[in-house]
Amino acid sequence: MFFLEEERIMIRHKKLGYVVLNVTNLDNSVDFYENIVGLQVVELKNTIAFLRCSSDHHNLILEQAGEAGLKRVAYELEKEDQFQGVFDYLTEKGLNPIELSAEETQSLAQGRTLRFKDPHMGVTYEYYVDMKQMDSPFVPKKAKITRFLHVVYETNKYEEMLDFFTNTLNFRVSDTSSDNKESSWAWLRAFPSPYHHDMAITKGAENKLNHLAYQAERVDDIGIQVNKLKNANVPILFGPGRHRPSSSVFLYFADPDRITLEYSQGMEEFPEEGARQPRELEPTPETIDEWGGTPEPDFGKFGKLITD
Ligand SMILES: CC(C)C(=O)/C=C/C(C(=O)O)=C(/O)C(=O)O
Ligand SMILES: [Fe+2]
Repeated sequence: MFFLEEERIMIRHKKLGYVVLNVTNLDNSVDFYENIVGLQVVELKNTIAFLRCSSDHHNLILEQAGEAGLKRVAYELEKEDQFQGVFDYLTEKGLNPIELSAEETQSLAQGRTLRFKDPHMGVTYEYYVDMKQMDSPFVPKKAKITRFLHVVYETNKYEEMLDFFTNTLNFRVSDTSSDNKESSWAWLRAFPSPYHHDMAITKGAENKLNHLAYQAERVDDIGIQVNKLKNANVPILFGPGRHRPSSSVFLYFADPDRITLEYSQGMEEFPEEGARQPRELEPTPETIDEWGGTPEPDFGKFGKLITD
């Protein structure tokens, strides 16, 4: 007598590591992300800049390009020895992952790295291990940010993306909100990441980046940024306010290519085991902002996905 045991690899994420943004004016964008958003420049080559908001070598890469948009989203795996298993698993799933050459990973200051595209929106994702850690800790200077927090997409493949991220990539749903017509939101964490969401999706006519979020240290730091953004003539797109899903205080604003960015403070955190069940939140204005605000028309509008 023997038992057949179904072996199912569970991808274990360490964190959302970084994104690559194509930008239309690298100098302007580097200046903005350093002096307004609050990251630190680590390396600036001809057409590419590496910035950080942690001890990692980078949490944001900016690349000069003809058109602005989101080029890649990268997650760090929990352990180096999981890499090959994840590669084989994604291959079995038909996602055709490609492992980067040693030369490529060296230029990224990362260990083993693979890339694949999601089959629904065509976004390129990366799983990597062992990013170079900087000798000095990240010390926020221009704005008190403490980490890169989440990526949010608008998608016309909402159900498919929800299924892909939960059943293939082992993300967990923290909350959803839907009016069963055109508005649906789902907030997901990259298991076992504790943060209420490392990514979220909202149903829409197009596939695009809605926004990227950075964690602010204190609510006061969000208040301070309101004035700083106003003084620097940076468009404020929504907030300050409080989101019911994660219970965070938020502030949204536009980058030089009009991509929406968020400061978020006070997000709910989940334990790995015994986490509460996902809630279905009422699709009311209070769910979006308990303080009664509404987004500007440009909120989440200009984040093209670079899929070629
Ligand atoms: C603007 C949408 C509808 C909203 O409610 C966003 C909520 C949150 C949160 O609860 O933190 C986000 O940050 C998000 O969706 O990105
Ligand atoms: Fe957000």
